[in-house]
Amino acid sequence: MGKAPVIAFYITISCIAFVISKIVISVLLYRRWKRKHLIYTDGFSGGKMVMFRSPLIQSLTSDALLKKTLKLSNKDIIGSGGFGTVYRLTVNDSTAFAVKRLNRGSAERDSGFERELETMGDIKHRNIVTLHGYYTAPQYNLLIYELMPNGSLDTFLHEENNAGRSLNKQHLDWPSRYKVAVGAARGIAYLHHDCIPHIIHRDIKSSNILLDQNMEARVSDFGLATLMGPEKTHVSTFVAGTFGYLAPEYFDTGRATLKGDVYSFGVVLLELLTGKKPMDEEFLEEGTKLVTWVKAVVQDTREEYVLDARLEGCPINEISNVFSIALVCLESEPSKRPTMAEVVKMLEQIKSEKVVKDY
Ligand SMILES: Nc1ncnc2c1ncn2[C@@H]1O[C@H](COP(=O)(O)OP(=O)(O)OP(=O)(O)O)[C@@H](O)[C@H]1O
Repeated sequence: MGKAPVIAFYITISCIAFVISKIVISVLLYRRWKRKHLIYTDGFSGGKMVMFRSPLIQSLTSDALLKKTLKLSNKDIIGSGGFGTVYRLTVNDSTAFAVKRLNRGSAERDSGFERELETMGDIKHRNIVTLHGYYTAPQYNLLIYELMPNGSLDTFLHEENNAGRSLNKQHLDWPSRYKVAVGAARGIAYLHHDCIPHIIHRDIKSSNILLDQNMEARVSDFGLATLMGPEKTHVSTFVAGTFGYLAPEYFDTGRATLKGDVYSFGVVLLELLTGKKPMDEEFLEEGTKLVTWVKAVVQDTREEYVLDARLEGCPINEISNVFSIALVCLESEPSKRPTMAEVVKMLEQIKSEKVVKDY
């Protein structure tokens, strides 16, 4: 036999082996993916529900979950935002979820959509709201989250002021506000430093900090700004993010960065300290905003003047340390801002004197 047929034989064998190995790897990956997920298809609407396996999800019957999800109506609404409406999905006496309906369906979305959701589903941290699964249909998508019984920090801090009446919610005292600050900082630091690839939240604000049954902070909506595409949906935002929380450099560059998240977190700290909204009407009337106002007043060393009246009598050294941390997060120059890991450390050391002096 000549050399050419032998070479052709080996090339054919190698190609077949390559194709077979590709198929085997794909089958194994698919089986592994299926082991981690529960998939329910809805023959009627052509939708597909994917739930990430966990003891809680496995204890539910698939049919009931899918049927109840598809039956959500206006009476189940618990809130709404720039991305869509949030519903309460009660499965049984002990299990409920928060379902976010995104007004964008599979017909409109790109191929990275489900991959992004898979990444979001893998993130588990005590200060981050868990994504349990999703439902995709041609006209809309649903994201199925852990339900946070105490709603958002925004509601807790501002609704009483807004409505001029008590909403029958407990007032957030200083220890609770401090706990929320540390918890939220830990959640964001986890996204920034422990996730691979690192995750920039892009929309840190008090309505994206939810409170669990123990009033522990849980960061929500991470990844949504990327998922939805900046220009597509977000009514309250300029590009991605929310006015009043955006770092100044964002208006020039349009680029979301880790240090941009640090700035937005600084604004949340100011909300906790002053009890005021970043774009409060009183600021708009004066052509200013929370950050500018606080910076101006604190420069005159009149911190107590901007402090939320509801915090009167609280340990002033702790409060003044948190003010210092907020102000360093709000530095105009991004490189002068600490990382979120450093913010966590400073907040944890808050009980000691002058935590920002060494920064
Ligand atoms: N997992 C959840 N558990 C309980 N309530 C939630 C949950 N997710 C959202 N909510 C409620 O729904 C409201 C609307 O949330 P959503 O994230 O859609 O909008 P937002 O954060 O207020 O604004 P934006 O869409 O601009 O970020 C929240 O303020 C909160 O009260």
